[in-house]
Amino acid sequence: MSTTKKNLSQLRAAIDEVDRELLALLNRRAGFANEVGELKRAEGSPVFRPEREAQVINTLQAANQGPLKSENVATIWREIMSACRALEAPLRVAYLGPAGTFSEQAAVQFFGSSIEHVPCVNFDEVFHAATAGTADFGVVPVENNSEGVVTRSLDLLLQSPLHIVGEVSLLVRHHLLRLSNSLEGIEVVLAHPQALAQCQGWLTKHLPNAERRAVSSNAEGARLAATNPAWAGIASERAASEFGLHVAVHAIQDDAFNRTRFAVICLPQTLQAPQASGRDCVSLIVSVPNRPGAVHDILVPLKQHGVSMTRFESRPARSGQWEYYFYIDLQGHPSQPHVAAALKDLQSLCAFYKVLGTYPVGE
Ligand SMILES: C=C(O[C@@H]1C=C(C(=O)O)C=C[C@H]1O)C(=O)O
Repeated sequence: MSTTKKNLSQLRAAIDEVDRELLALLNRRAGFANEVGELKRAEGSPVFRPEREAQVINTLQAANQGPLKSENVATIWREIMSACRALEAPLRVAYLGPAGTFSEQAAVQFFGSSIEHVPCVNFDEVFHAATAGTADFGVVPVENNSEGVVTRSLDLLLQSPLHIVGEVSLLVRHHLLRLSNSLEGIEVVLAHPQALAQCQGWLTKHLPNAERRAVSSNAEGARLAATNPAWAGIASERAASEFGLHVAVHAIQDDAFNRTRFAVICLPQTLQAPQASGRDCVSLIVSVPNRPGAVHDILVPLKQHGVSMTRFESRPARSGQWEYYFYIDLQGHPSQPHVAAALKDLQSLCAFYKVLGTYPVGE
């Protein structure tokens, strides 16, 4: 008994010693990051370098001999780099608020938690904040694997001077939240239209008589559910604790692997297109002349140059005609000759051509 106790205390002493060393090393690292910050300020270059951060993580994961798992290494260093970056200059990140939204979770997953939060009331406001300079970056959902595209985000990307510099994919679990712990007496379910749509099968089966009320965000639905015992929200566990609600039912989304993809956006002067990371993507919006075979024609250069298309969406051009904008994602980076050649040929066939961004593919 006493040996176990001794061993335990010895082990704890060893951990304390390692922690002291780690702390000293982390502060040494932070000191270097501070110096990098001074150099960047002197030359006016951006603080955030996503391709460098991706490189740091890739190198450490390759060198990792365990027992820490590769994904732990990524999570830990994302936070370390977030804290180091914040010493250079805190990044202000706009997203659909209030606190507790999946957009906030996506922002923290991408930038780490050492950021200045700029919660916004809707997607338009996120774009506005990043354009006007009240935020350095915005994070907006663009696509859900069960509900399809987030149309407002796509339409805003078309008109905006912001470009995409990164993406995050988040496993989205929706919970039914309310003041009590049961399904009895729920009259209204409040959530963002996307969440209501992602849970429609469950709602029809289990709460067929409840009114579904669309609100500006899931966290806003949760906030309102905390004001009325006959109301329920659909939101994250984080929102439940934020507003003092019970999780009445866990994971009510119709698709168990419900994922949402978020785009990280900023002005080109805040951060230029990240350099090639080895796993990159180019996002474009194009339109083609209204003639037979025009859509087919734009696919030809991709095939000719061996470039894979990972996404093809259309949105009405709102011209009063049956015209469309096509949102296309291609695999690769324009610094690769075959990608540059495909883009050049593609552009020559388009009536409208806009590169939304080039960025490392998200996890
Ligand atoms: C330290 C730097 O600045 C930031 C912080 C990084 C880090 O902590 O490793 C890496 C890239 C930048 O986002 C750098 O550019 O090297």
